[in-house]
Amino acid sequence: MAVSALVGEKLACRRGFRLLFEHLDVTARAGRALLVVGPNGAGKSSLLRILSGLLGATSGTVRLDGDGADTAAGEYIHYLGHDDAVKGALSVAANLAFWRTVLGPTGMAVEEALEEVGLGGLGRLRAQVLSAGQKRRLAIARLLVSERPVWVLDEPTTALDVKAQARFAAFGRAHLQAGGILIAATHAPLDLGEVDELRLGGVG
Ligand SMILES: Nc1ncnc2c1ncn2[C@@H]1O[C@H](COP(=O)(O)OP(=O)(O)OP(=O)(O)O)[C@@H](O)[C@H]1O
Repeated sequence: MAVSALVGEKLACRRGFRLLFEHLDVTARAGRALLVVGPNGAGKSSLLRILSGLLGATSGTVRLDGDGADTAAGEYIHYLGHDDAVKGALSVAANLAFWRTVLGPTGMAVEEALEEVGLGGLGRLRAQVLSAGQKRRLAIARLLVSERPVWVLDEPTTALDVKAQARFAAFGRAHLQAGGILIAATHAPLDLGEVDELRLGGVG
């Protein structure tokens, strides 16, 4: 399916006793990043999880626009959460090979992706010894080993050094230039060119 937009309509999210947002319309279009910004606790992660189909909205709907097969939206989406989803007991390469199998081996080979994120030569290391930034790099490598049209990323550059941030930005721009959709919650600039911005939680 060629996906042209990820659309949320009239979304509301209640967590515990708090109504985080309501009447929220969201559109992320192919080729242009949508950044979700706002203070801690505003509901950015909750919104990303709703858009990814990982959390039910209190009300409202989410859909993918595009033509072609009517397949579960989740198969079109890469979701990168706060947690890196790295299994410490496995090697770095085995972690990535696992995700490549689960998500679909449609992108780069494991070794190539590790090179791309700056983890070349570390594939045989147990993942538990990676630094925080290296774990984040490994999580980002998931985006490269499996091609999916929609990237939903929660603070993707957390713990990354300047060089790794620039690398991530290059991956993001390439994804957008290829007609992909990219939504990211962030507290930091991401260098993704011209972006749309959605602010949650007032002026912050
Ligand atoms: N399972 C839950 N039950 C009750 N409240 C929750 C639950 N999950 C999240 N919350 C609350 O929802 C609010 C929004 O959380 P969320 O993680 O979406 O915010 P955020 O904007 O991503 O914040 P941050 O910038 O700190 O990452 C917070 O007040 C949080 O405590």
